[in-house]
Amino acid sequence: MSQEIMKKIAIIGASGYTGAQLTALIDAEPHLQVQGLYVSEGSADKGKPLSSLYPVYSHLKYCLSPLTDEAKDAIVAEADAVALATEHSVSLELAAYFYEKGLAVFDLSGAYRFADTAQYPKWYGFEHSHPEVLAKAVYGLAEWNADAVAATRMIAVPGCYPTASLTALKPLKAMLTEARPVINAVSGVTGAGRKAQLHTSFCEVSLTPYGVLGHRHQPEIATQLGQEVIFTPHLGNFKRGILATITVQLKPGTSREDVAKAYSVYDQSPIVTVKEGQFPKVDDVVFTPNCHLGWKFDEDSGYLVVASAIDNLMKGAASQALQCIKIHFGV
Ligand SMILES: NC(=O)C1=CN([C@@H]2O[C@H](COP(=O)(O)OP(=O)(O)OC[C@H]3O[C@@H](n4cnc5c(N)ncnc54)[C@H](OP(=O)(O)O)[C@@H]3O)[C@@H](O)[C@H]2O)C=CC1
Ligand SMILES: CC(=O)N[C@@H](CCC(=O)OP(=O)(O)O)C(=O)O
Repeated sequence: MSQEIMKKIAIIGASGYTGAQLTALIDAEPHLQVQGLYVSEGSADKGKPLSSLYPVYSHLKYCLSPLTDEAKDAIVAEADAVALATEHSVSLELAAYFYEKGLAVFDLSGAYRFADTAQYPKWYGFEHSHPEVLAKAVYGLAEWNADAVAATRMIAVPGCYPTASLTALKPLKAMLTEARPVINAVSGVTGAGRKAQLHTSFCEVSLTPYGVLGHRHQPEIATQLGQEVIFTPHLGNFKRGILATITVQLKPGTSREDVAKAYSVYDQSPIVTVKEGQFPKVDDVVFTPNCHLGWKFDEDSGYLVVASAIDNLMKGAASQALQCIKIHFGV
């Protein structure tokens, strides 16, 4: 690693949960520098110090700038990359704008996760207006797609539930039958973002499934796994973290040793920890970039249960974006 490398990153949507988290991560990196923090032109938070919104980040001295045309020009002139912590339709346009100006783009939204443009009207409610940029996009599941992330300037950082699910399921791919893996996942409320919404207000949050048989992460997981799945997300009454508990049928004749060997793909990973017969808790991973997997296999029935725990704002968003940034720039 060269000591001379210093890459400047502009963070757009920096007042939101993932943007603020990513700001703190980038600020702590010796080879990365925050070019600037941006919110929408009309934002109620423009001009404010980030630390006034998040006192936990009182050591960060950045202010939130409105994303004006002048600000965009400054980003193009000064930054090596933009991180877009913005909603899908906002990222759709900003990603194409900055990509075409020559910057690397790390988009935390879902706007560039499907290669197939036909998926967007159904799952995101818009026609994809930039198919030529989409064609360059790589799905930034860092443990699996590092070479591709290094080779392109357009990185679609995966969704939080897909990260938890795919990290657990991808090693098993060769052993799956046609039976759909069943994924039941619970997310903390930060998964829904910072803006006020009735269903995420304190007195409304309990523990309940939502998006049943219709959540946009179902096709995202299926596309990246190469197999259909049943995915049921739940909103839980905690702030951060995801626990995905997955039941999957493996091919007849699969042994416990086969499963252990498949998961040994993560043996050298500093991020993914795998335990047989010991199941993770969200508290073990919140505020960390880690994914903890725990599994148990019943050889008689051929059913495997694997649980995957991540912090939705970290491995599910900001720290995975940071992994991609570091892979891409070789720092
Ligand atoms: N929360 C999570 O766990 C995860 C979220 N994601 C995805 O990451 C993205 C960000 O999520 P999250 O941080 O939760 O969202 P938040 O709602 O917390 O933050 C959104 C941010 O975008 C800013 N923003 C809104 N409109 C614009 C605009 N036109 N130009 C510039 N900035 C704008 C907002 O500020 P203002 O409105 O004041 O301008 C705010 O800073 C989303 O696409 C989300 O789907 C992905 C994985 C996990
Ligand atoms: C609890 C909660 O509401 N979670 C969000 C998922 C957040 C996420 O991963 O974001 P992407 O939109 O970028 O895919 C949801 O279900 O929509």
